[in-house]
Amino acid sequence: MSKIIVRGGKRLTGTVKVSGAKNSVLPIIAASILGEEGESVIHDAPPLDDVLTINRLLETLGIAVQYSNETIRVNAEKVTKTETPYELVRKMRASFLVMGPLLTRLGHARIALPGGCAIGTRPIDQHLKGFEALGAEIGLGQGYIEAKVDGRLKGAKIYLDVASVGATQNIMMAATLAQGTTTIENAAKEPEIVDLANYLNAMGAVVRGAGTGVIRIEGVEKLRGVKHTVIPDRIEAGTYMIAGAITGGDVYVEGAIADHLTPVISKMEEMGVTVLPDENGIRVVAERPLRAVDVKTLPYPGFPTDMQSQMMALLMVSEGTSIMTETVFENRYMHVPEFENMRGQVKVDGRTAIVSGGTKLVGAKVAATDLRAGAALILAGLVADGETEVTGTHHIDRGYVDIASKFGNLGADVTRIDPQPVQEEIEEAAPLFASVQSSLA
Ligand SMILES: CC(=O)N[C@H]1[C@@H](OP(=O)(O)OP(=O)(O)OC[C@H]2O[C@@H](n3ccc(=O)[nH]c3=O)[C@H](O)[C@@H]2O)O[C@H](CO)[C@@H](O)[C@@H]1O
Ligand SMILES: C=C(OP(=O)(O)O)C(=O)O
Repeated sequence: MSKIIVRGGKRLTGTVKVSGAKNSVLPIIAASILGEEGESVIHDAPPLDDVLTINRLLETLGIAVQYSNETIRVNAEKVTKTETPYELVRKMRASFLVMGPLLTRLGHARIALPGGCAIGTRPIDQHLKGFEALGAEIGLGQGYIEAKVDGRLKGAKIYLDVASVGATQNIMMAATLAQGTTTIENAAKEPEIVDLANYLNAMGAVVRGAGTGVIRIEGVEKLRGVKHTVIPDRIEAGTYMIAGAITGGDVYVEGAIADHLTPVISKMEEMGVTVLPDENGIRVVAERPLRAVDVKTLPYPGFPTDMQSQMMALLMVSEGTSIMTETVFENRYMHVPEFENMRGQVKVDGRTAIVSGGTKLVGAKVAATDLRAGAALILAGLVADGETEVTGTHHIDRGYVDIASKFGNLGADVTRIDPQPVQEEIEEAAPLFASVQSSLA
């Protein structure tokens, strides 16, 4: 079993470079399905398990995908299948984002149901409501959702009941090749929506208003492959900013865009952290103890739910009592029992968590229950007495590039231990077997 070992007590200093955003690159790769002519070249595509999963998914559709040196080349001139296997959709919910592009370009998509996950039930009703409004017929059966349309989708006005990131992206992609105008109201406003809209527009789409609550898409006949560079990962950036703060350190997060991190910066400043953004990144300087603050997660531009567990790690070691409210996902406090194993003091009541600060954390064996929970446990380990062993690293690998070495370069004592592949173990043991055999002969 892979694990990450953290020995606490080091003050982090230096520079860490942010990778491309996981939550941008995934919809952008899905959108590449729309490119009927030429190749799409996507730069700053982070080498993450989720990226490998969506690449694999495109390949199962008959699309040519090449990935090296953080650049992905997608040639979707030919798409031979419109059905995706359960094994890939199960690994990653973002797989469902191929439905919009397949449906609008090929008139059909059959995708395995993504199901719930550790952080909540995560329904897809808003995606389906959007597709139906665009004229698709939706069928459900045997764990799959099938969407089809005779001819082209037709532009429509769609009001989202929740400002869902995935539904906004899926509907936006579907609308690019629909006949006429589509309006998405109560659209999500995340920077990753804007990045996707920029990509689609470069491909020849007409998408206006991305980043606001109302997005208008004029359907076009055809889209083509283009070159695009993915925006930096604001959640990865925020995680390293917290690492600087929690260790009373001085960390420069290169590539971080302050505009994408306003709520995180604002809360850290309220706590007493000095945050110094410039045009190339954000410097974080902290002297402990920091002050308690209340935090409520909200859709962008509110405080991101994907930073909730990391922020909680910081609050546990700050002075005073903080109240955390998670409004986006109904079950995103799975890290709390793990924090308690480290002597963190957090009481959860429904969507609210009361965090008693000023705790001296103690290293323990803990398990990452989801991607951000894993990062938060490493952050807690950085200031805990002794050794923290984090398992469940496959969650962390979904969203953090080289996390152990990035922390190591900042002076943290973080080591990753991967079990030896079976083949290597057999090869290593071969001389021993040979000598035992010859001694028996
Ligand atoms: C790959 C990716 O970009 N993932 C991000 C994306 O996930 P994702 O796109 O899945 O998140 P959504 O914005 O869709 O979900 C927000 C809320 O809306 C609900 N909902 C969503 C869709 C729907 O059809 N019906 C419905 O009720 C969800 O259950 C959740 O409570 O945004 C989340 C919220 O910022 C982030 O935590 C994820 O990291
Ligand atoms: C919840 C997350 O991702 P996903 O939507 O891919 O599960 C995340 O990035 O924290």
